[in-house]
Amino acid sequence: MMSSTRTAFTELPVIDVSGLYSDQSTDRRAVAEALGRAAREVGFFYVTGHKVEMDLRKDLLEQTKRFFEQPVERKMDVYIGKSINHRGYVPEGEEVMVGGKHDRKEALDIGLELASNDPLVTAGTPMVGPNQWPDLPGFRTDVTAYYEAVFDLGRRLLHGFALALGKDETFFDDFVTKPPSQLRLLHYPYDADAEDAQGIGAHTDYECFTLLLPTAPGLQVMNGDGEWIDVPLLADAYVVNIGDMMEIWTNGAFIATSHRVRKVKEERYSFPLFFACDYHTTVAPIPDLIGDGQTANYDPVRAGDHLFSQTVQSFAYLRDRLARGEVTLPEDAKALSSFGQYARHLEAQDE
Ligand SMILES: O=C(O)CCC(=O)C(=O)O
Ligand SMILES: [Fe+2]
Repeated sequence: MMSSTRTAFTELPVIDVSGLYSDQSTDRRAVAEALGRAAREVGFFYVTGHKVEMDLRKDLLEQTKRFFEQPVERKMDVYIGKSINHRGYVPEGEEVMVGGKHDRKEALDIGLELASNDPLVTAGTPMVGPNQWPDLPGFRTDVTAYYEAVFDLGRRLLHGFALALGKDETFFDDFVTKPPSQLRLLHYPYDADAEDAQGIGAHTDYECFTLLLPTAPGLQVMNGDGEWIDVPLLADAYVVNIGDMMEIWTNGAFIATSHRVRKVKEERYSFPLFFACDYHTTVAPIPDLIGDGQTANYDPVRAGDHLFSQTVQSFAYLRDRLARGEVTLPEDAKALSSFGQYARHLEAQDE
């Protein structure tokens, strides 16, 4: 039987994934087993032994600093509210998580670059299409190179998760061809006067899983007892967490863990790559992952609808478009924060 054990973990597992790059299937299986255990017991873990080169990560950070150092008027040249596919600059206060508290963060949202004449784009699919690139030398090249490298790591993890679920490595591949996978460049400014400001409010991620590269501590994840656990910085490691889609596919065996960034003690940058499946993928518990005598714990959702509806409900410019009738919420849109321990431990809110 597949079941998750929502443990009262106090630290995150560390998984060396170098075996995923091996051409020996026993090496890949050994990593997959560790991935499966961490995904079931914690839903959050460090990944070491990856092959995303240091130079790519360094260039990404440098370009990001250059972007955010610009005056706000320059950054607003690529304001996300100018985009029809949710790409661009997210100023402070634009994205509001459940609870409505103001986040001290700004972001630049980048995604898989699809041309405006791509059939998926001409069909009016939300969240896909071209990026709004800032006019900074080398920015697009460096960020694209990083995107491709971290996406390759994501693809290997996807294969590992498939193995961990007793499937062929390529089981999920048909669902990941032109995914609305966002790379966020996040900046949390340090402000000594902002007493109880939060970095980012509690949430789960809406996609399959996330590969996060942080530059400073500040991230916290909620354990099975509803306690916030610090995620210290581990040099060169990624922090990977399960998102809502993997939780549904596994009928809750893999856990989409709630997390947040509290008030930061230093200037902080972080880079989540949200590894999504294609917009039109219907995600439902995989029949043979539903244990004997158990039923499906989740209704089917269209992956893109879930991502889009959560995004519409949390971004000010999209809520305005909704109010003006320019966008509509998918029919079975879930409220914000429907997944994760946070929803199950609401009493721990704002402690
Ligand atoms: O900055 C971080 O460490 C986490 C960011 C995050 O959770 C998100 O953007 O979904
Ligand atoms: Fe997140």
